Amino acid sequence: MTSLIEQAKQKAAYQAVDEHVLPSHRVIGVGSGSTVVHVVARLLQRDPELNAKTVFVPTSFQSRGLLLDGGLTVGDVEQYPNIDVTIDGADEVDSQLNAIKGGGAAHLQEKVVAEAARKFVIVADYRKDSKVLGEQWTQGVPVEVVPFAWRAVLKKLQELGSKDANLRMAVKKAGPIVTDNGNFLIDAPFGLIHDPAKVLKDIKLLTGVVEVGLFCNMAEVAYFGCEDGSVTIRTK
Ligand SMILES: O=C[C@H](O)[C@H](O)[C@H](O)COP(=O)(O)O
Repeated sequence: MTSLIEQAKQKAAYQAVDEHVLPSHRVIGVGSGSTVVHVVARLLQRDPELNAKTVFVPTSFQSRGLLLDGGLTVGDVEQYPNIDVTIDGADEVDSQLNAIKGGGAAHLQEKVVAEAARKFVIVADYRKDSKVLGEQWTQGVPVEVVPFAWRAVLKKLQELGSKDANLRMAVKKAGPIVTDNGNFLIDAPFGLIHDPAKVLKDIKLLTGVVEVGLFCNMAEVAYFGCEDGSVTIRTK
């Protein structure tokens, strides 16, 4: 029995792929996380001849594996700097389509691939649909940092107001998680974030920060799978 949440993810992902991945598209950016699993499943239901003419750009070891396991052609943003559309999940989305991403520690490559796309589409379940960032996602803003600077950045984040900022520790490994890019990750709660662009700028300027899991003014549209099986589509 698929859970309501998984059904919601699938509904959002399928509709977004159907409406935004066009037959004329040749380079598709693919995000990371559990909702993207349904994005790739829907892509695999397309005409194989169409997929054979298409390159898919992953954003993590996980999404690369999904694409390779599906037999799809994988490329990187170095070879394909102009992407037709990127579809990705989110940890939370506000009323202006600003998003918190990085719950799976993949936001650096995700942001590069999202920015390289002509269109960036978010897919998520109903738990991610908020008015203000921080309402439902209370784990904090994910901040990728170079390992040797983590304690210095943590201190600066606390001075910025994130008193509970913390180094994200691994579960099945002693010590902190290490991102696909070889860096550490700090989760920095700021409560309700009414001005995500300012918080993004303040954090990004801290020496030692690689990338911040705030995607501001990037998404053109967001698809939210609802508990009743419907899909809510939000644009700015
Ligand atoms: O780092 C991970 C990515 O930003 C994901 O897209 C985000 O965490 C949402 O993941 P999920 O679709 O599993 O909720």
